[in-house]
Amino acid sequence: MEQGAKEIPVVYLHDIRRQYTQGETKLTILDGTKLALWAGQSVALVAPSGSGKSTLLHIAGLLESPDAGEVYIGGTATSGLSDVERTRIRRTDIGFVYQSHRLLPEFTALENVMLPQMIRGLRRSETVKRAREILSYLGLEDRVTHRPAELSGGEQQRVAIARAVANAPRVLLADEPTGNLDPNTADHVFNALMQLVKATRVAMLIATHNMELADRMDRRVSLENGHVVELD
Ligand SMILES: Nc1ncnc2c1ncn2[C@@H]1O[C@H](COP(=O)(O)OP(=O)(O)OP(=O)(O)O)[C@@H](O)[C@H]1O
Repeated sequence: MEQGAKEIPVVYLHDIRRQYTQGETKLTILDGTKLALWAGQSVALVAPSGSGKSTLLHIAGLLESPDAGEVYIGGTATSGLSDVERTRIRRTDIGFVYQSHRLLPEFTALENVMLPQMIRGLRRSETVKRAREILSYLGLEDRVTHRPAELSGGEQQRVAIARAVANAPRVLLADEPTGNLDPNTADHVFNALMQLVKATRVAMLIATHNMELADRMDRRVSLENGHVVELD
C-alpha cells in the first residue's frame, strides 16, 4: 500500500491464496497475492492465459472467497461478514463488466440499467432518471428502448458498462471487456471506461491481453507464480 499517506485503497487484497483441486492435484493459482486499487486510478492486469486473472477479479469482487488472506473494501475486512453483508457491498460498491455483455435479452437497454438500482431498493422513477442519464453520458440516448439483440456489439458493451456503474460503485472490475470487439469499437468502449474513471473517480481494474490499451492506463500489473508484480 502506497499512495497518499492518508488515503485508504478502495480495494486491498492482502496475502490472498487460492487453490483449486483437480482430481489428485492441487493447483495453486494465487499465492500471497497483494494488490491495492486506488480511487480514480485505472489498472491493467496483463498476464498469460490461465495465470489467474479472472480468479483475482472474482475474489476482489467478493464473488469468490480466498482460501486464505483478506479482501478489504474501503478499509473494511470482508472475510468475517455474513453473506447478506457481502452481497450488499457487492451491489453498492462493486461493478462488473465481462467479455460478453450478459444483458438480459428480454429487457430494453434502459431496463437493464434500471434493474441493479431497483434490486437495491431505489424508487422506479429515480432509477429511470439515473439510467437515462448514464446511457446518455455513454452516447446511447437514442438506444434506450432497444433490446440487446437490436444493438451493435459496442453498444451492448456500453449498456453493460452503464449497468455496472448504475449504483455508483467504488470499484469497477472488468474481465476482457473489449475482447469480443473489433479494434475501433474496442477503442470506443475503452474510452468510455477511462472517461468514467476520470469523471467519477471509480477505481478500475481491467484484465486484458491488449497491450495497446494497457499502455493507456495509469498502471500495469501482472501475475507471476501467484504474485502480483508491477510492470514498467
Ligand atoms: N473452478 C475451478 N476449478 C478448477 N480449476 C479452476 C477453476 N477456475 C479456474 N481454474 C483454473 O485456474 C487457473 C486460472 O484460471 P483463470 O480463469 O483465473 O485464468 P485467467 O488468467 O483469467 O485466464 P484467461 O486469460 O484464459 O481467461 C486455470 O488454470 C484454470 O484452469
